Amino acid sequence: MSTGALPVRPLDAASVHELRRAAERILAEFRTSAASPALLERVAGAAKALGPAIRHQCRPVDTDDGLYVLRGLTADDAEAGPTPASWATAGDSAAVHDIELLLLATVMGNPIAWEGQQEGRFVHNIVPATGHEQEQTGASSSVLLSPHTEDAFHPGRAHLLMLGCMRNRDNIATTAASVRKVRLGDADIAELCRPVLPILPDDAYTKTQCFGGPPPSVPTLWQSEDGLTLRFDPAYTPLEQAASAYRAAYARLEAELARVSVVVSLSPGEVLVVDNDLVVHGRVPFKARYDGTDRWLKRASVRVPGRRTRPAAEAIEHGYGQTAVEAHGV
Ligand SMILES: O=C(O)CCC(=O)C(=O)O
Ligand SMILES: [Fe+2]
Repeated sequence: MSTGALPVRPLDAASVHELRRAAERILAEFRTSAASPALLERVAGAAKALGPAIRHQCRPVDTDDGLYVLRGLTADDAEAGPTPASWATAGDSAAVHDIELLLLATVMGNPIAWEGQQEGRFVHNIVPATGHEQEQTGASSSVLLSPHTEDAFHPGRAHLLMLGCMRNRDNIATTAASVRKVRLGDADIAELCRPVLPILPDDAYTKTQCFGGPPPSVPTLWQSEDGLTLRFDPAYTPLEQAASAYRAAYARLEAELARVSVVVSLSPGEVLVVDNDLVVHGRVPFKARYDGTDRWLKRASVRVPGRRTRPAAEAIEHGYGQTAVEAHGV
């Protein structure tokens, strides 16, 4: 990992072993990581039984970096098998790591899945796929994946995003920029706190056309009780519809996010945890190999019950007909 001075949280060998054993037991019972009510119940029980060391390292993000890297887990290259050619063919590839990630996500909060994305799985496979090189989705490669809030279009979006590395032979970096590090004038902040533009669903979603109602306008920045938060996805924001003052403030925010952006090149086993209210993430362009040795991440999204980082007005958004399914009852 090349992170400069970013927060790293080490997991000790006993915790790594404990997590692995818990995941193996669940996989031995269900033979798949695909979610079922019974599997999720077992995950909830096993997560509760995990020890204080894991719990401590999974505590909330506690610096203005808005992220941390969990280090210590392993992802054995031979055991993982070849990188799947696309998420659609990944199935149960390296399923024990799906369950490990789901257990950690459950320690942090409540994992979510989307009916319209990666067949409703709670852990997604992020791999480059032929024909998708230029998209603004996890499956792309040859283009810069521009900095974004994960699932910015939706009020049920994650509070935390987890990216677990299976393979990254070319050291391809994820980028991350925290709103708590940007310098913006009060007038720009006030402008960007106004709900002016919608954020439309991204291309990773199928069937988002059938929603009831016009796209809601949402604020880009918001002063929460804990400080400034953001909801930002320029690739899916119709900026041309805004007045020039708003566009100028938005451009200054974008430039500041670029200025404070850091690169995180994950090594196998490392898990990047990003606070989705503070940090926008993206990825540098790369050349896909398409030979079974490509970069391969596992992704989980987490809601944190009781967190008050979102404007009240989000509660009435339609979410474009998409539903975030929570793993565990609340
Ligand atoms: O590939 C990456 O590093 C990040 C991709 C991404 O934006 C995501 O998985 O949400
Ligand atoms: Fe993303």
